[in-house]
Amino acid sequence: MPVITLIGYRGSGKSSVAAPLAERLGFDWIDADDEIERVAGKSITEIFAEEGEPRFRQIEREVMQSLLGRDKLIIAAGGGAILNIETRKEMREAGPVIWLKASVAALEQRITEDVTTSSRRPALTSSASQREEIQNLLDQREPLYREAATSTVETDSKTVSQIVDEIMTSLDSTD
Ligand SMILES: Nc1ncnc2c1ncn2[C@@H]1O[C@H](COP(=O)(O)OP(=O)(O)O)[C@@H](O)[C@H]1O
Ligand SMILES: O=C(O)C1=C[C@@H](OP(=O)(O)O)[C@@H](O)[C@H](O)C1
Ligand SMILES: [Mg+2]
Repeated sequence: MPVITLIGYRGSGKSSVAAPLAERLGFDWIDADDEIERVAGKSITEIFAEEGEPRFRQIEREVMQSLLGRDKLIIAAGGGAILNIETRKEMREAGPVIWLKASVAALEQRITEDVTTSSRRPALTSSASQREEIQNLLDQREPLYREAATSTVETDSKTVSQIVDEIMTSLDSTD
């Protein structure tokens, strides 16, 4: 049985979509960021501050490798999980990979308003603003999301429940 991986930029809705999608499919679900924090024994912001981003990426890689070896699981990946070439390959071997897309404006609003941002989403660049960071990183990452994805869902102006419905339809059509 497959593992379904949700990918996309910070704020695209991966963590929000994972649980209701898992319920519809009768799968388990896991947020890779929760698993990283459990393994490290500290928050993501603390990992970045105390050990640096390269160490965070190493833990993220190990967590993704382990989760992608499981069965009947929905993974809400972190936005940067696709930076690792082995992870991109293993996601596709494990099952459907759904790219949740959103505009820069929607991502900025969701990230700014989300209470988990301070513990979970440290700055990734020295950009002057959140909007500039999103734009710069999306320019770099979009080709990787595109390469990894087996299907894409636009999320602007859609509720989580509408997004789950759309993913269910895309899974039916690829089965
Ligand atoms: N489709 C949506 N429409 C509006 N807000 C959303 C949507 N999906 C997620 N959000 C909100 O955006 C924030 C980030 O969502 P989250 O699921 O944590 O994203 P990710 O895991 O991709 O970073 C949360 O506050 C969440 O409630
Ligand atoms: O895009 C990224 O590099 C990151 C995204 C975050 O996860 P979300 O995409 O769930 O916010 C978290 O893994 C960490 O802050 C790094
Ligand atoms: Mg998340």
